Amino acid sequence: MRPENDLVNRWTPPKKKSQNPPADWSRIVRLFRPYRGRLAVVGALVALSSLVSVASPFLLRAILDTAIPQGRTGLLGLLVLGMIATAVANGIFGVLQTLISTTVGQRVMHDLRTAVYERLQRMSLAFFTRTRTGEVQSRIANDIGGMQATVTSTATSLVSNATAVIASVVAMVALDWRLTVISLLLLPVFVWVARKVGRERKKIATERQKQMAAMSAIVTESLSVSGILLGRTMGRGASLTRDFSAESERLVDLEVRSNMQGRWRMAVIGIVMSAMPALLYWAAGITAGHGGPAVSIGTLVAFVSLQQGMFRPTVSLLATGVQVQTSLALFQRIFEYLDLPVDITERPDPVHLDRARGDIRFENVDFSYDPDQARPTLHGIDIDLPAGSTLAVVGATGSGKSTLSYLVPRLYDVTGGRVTLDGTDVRDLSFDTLAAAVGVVSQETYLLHASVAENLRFAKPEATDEEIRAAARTAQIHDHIAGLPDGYDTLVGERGYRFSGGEKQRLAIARTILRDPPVLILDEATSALDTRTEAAVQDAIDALSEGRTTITIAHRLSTVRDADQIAVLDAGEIVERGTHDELLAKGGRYAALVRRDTQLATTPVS
Ligand SMILES: Nc1ncnc2c1ncn2[C@@H]1O[C@H](COP(=O)(O)OP(=O)(O)OP(=O)(O)O)[C@@H](O)[C@H]1O
Repeated sequence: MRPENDLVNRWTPPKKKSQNPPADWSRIVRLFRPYRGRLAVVGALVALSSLVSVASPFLLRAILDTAIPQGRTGLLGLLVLGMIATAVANGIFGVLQTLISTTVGQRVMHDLRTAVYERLQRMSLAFFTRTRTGEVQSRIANDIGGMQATVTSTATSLVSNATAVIASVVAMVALDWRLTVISLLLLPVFVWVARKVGRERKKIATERQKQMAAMSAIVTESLSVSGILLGRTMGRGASLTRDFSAESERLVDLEVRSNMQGRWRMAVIGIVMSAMPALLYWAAGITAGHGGPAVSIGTLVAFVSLQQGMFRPTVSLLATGVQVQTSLALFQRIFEYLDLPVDITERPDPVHLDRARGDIRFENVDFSYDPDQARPTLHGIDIDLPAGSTLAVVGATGSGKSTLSYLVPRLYDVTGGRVTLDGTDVRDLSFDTLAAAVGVVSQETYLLHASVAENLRFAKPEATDEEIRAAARTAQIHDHIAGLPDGYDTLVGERGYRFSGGEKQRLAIARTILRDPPVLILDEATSALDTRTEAAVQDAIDALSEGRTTITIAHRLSTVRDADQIAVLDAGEIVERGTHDELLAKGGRYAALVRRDTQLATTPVS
């Protein structure tokens, strides 16, 4: 496998692959079940229009064999009117049928999109850290989008073409069974060829969708603010374009192969079917020539018109079969996402707390990101954090500080021991309780492409303008926002106003103030802020932590002095704990860290 595909497939879904088509079929059929009423109407319309179309050749035979030869103009007029009426009726039925079936198809796609989005919303952070950016978008956009033709038109086209073929065959037998046998002789061969072509195209379609996901991933990864920054500063712009072009080239090849796969075989089928009338004239002539039963001109013309009328639905039926097989590949990719196991779930009867006090305890907690990990990321963690008290976690980089903080809001679940909030295991709490109880201000503040006010209101949709302003004031960012050209209506994000690191952090703090959680997790930004900004951010943090249980992941020691407890982590274990003064007096690991920090701070910049 090529390395790119390795990347795309880095996240491999559980091996409960739906290999057996019958299961997939019933699943696809189930998607349409809520719309069976409307589909029944489509079926009825289709049956009606097929019956009406089949009536036409009989009218034609009557015109040719009776009305014209016998000069019955009254009958002729009626028959002609009948033919016109069938055309009008068919037109109307067609429009109604398209309307209903397109609506049903679009509804099914909407259901699938929403189901996939909902499932992904429930996935844990672990899934997103393992999945390549762009892959998810591609499944939603390209795979579900690719099904459009199948779900909107396939069901109707299957029913309408099948009914048309069956009705035509019945009518053909009624006209002349011998000519019918000649016409249908090759049909099984055609069906067999179409199925084979379908299977081949399905294989290519799977590859094509993977390729599209790979391209999507390149676009999302490299054409984002961070991606452009990386590409520019590393001088890789031209080479990224070359990579993209190579991937796109592969797609060209796959698309051409997908469309051309079996194209010749299908063309031969088409040629044989269109040459069929000639064969019928020949057969009728030969039979009559050899003294066999004569076929009337009216019957022959009506038969050929039926046979010709059957030609289009048969070819479409075969093509639809091919298309359905191709889209089975897309359905499979979507079902894979819908079958993703959700690893962090809410208990069936979770505990609700109206307002948590904020007592946090870690009891003999173990955690590993990967079950096969040689040594756990966190081991034997015991922390008792009474409501309203503060804990600072310090330690070397990679010692597990951030990981520890993920376990309280259940971004990951412990692999041993338990974390409790007010004495209840966080895994037993309802998601709403946990979200209301724990606020997180992380290192990277993510701002939505929306106005400042909307970004703040994301934390509390019902917040009044006054509440928003008050939160921004407490977070020391109000004056800055007020000074922007559009104030709180200023657009934030990639094409809007860019906030600096310190400003973004204060916006994140304002958001958390609006949520007003009793427990706070502060993952300090690692990037150094200038002294004035740092003071402003620190003031905002102090205002935010007032009266809340606070866990600070401290990357700089200057901010931890006042914590009620300091825990020193080393390779996932707490090696020291106490207050700043106690730990300094102890002269151990913490004291060494402080000494190093002070030395760094006092070393003159040359
Ligand atoms: N999603 C992940 N999958 C696997 N391992 C991970 C994941 N996230 C972090 N780790 C590993 O877990 C260990 C602890 O990481 P963590 O981010 O908790 O450290 P930290 O103490 O917060 O570091 P820093 O101070 O540099 O932010 C590291 O060895 C890291 O490589």
